[in-house]
Amino acid sequence: MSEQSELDYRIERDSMGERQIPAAAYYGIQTLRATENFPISGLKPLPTYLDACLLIKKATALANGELGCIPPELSQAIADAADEILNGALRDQFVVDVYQAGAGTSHHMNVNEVLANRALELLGDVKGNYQRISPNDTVNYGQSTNDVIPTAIRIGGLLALQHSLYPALNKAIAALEAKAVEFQDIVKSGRTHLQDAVPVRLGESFRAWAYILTEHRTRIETAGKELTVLGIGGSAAGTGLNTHPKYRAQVVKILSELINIPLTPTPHLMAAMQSMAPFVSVSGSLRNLATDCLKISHDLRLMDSGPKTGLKEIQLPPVQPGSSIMPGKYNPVMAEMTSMVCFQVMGYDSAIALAAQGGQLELNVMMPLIAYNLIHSIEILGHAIGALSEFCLQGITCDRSRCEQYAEGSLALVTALNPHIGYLNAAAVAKESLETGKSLRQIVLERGLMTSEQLAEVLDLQKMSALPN
Ligand SMILES: N[C@@H](CC(=O)O)C(=O)O
Repeated sequence: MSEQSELDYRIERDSMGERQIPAAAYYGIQTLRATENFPISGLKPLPTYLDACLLIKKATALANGELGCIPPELSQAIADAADEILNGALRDQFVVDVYQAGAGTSHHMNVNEVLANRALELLGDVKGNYQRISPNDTVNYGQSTNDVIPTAIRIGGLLALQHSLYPALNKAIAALEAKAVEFQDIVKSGRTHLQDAVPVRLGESFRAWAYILTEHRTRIETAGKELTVLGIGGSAAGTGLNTHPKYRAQVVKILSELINIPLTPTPHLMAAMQSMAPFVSVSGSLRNLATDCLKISHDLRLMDSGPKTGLKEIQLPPVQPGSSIMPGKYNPVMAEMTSMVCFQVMGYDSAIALAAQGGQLELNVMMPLIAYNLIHSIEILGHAIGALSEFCLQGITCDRSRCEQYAEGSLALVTALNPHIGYLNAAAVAKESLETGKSLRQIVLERGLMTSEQLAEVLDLQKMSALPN
């Protein structure tokens, strides 16, 4: 063995044997095996999920230190190592593919190994001296993948909701409400079945969207509350084997302080490990939101269609040239992007539902997929809604005269005549108008069905489109 190669690697040992680990690596032998076993997608753990795992490891180390389960200087070194990584150090050391060992043991051991090696260094020791700080015995004291990972999905989900989706939804709701005020008195033709319908107010369409998103925020918050109930302390099978009696409560208290969100221990540890129901609830509420975001982004594209051959009732702000070949073209790119993100969220939700029913007996081993899909879903939906708000919703303008022209020309205005001349007469008027191009008013007058004063009163578009109090 040359002097150079001695510097290049260290030897690590696990229950299967020995392997050379690159000397600079903070991960260890179990991570190395996992990278070889799972060359699947190239996708690495999401930063928010990694943060959640590190916060849990910090909390468990501190709790075990306080309870005398591991020496305090070791527990502090592990917590300090976790802090360093939370602050951005060594992020490239988390290298196991998203599609990996069931339950997430490989990623979990990656976290345990990096923390052990960095904690050793912080104590002035060398990487790999697992006699002093062991990834399994010290960092993972009283823990199992089976209670850490479902807890990490909960914490990751909560962080993603708080940092990404809720602020984005608030921004979108505020933007839509501002447009509702701006466009309040603008009358446009309603359309049902994509055919002319009775008039509506453009501002009210935006207010409806704001209300729809507000309702979704409430639904997601309700589902999100399920994530605050933690099964940490269950260890391998929900019995809490190898944990100190005060450990569960202590970890939950510390974690709660770390993320500044009230958390509680689950009343039933086994249930918290077996059932993925909280994740299904949150994912289902995201699917629900995505369904309406799709509807809204489709509507925006439809109302903006044109400029010469479409509706063009509203103008979405042009944010980039639309075409590589057609000059002067601007496309509704923010709405298009939002639609694609919503489709992805729905796909993730379907996979989460499959994974959630895929557990057996004491454990659901499909958790790595749930972790990735759920947290990514929250984050991409949040980012999409945030970007849509900033680069599209806030800058929407409208073509008042075009809106009013469509409203005036809509054959469905005859609906307001029903109580005065009856449905059949009104239908005949509409038919003649369509065939001859004459206005509804002219035909009603010619047929002597109403006076012009009565018509002016009944066909007042502002009144027709006002919402009831
Ligand atoms: N998921 C592992 C436990 C662990 O990694 O802690 C098992 O049940 O086999």
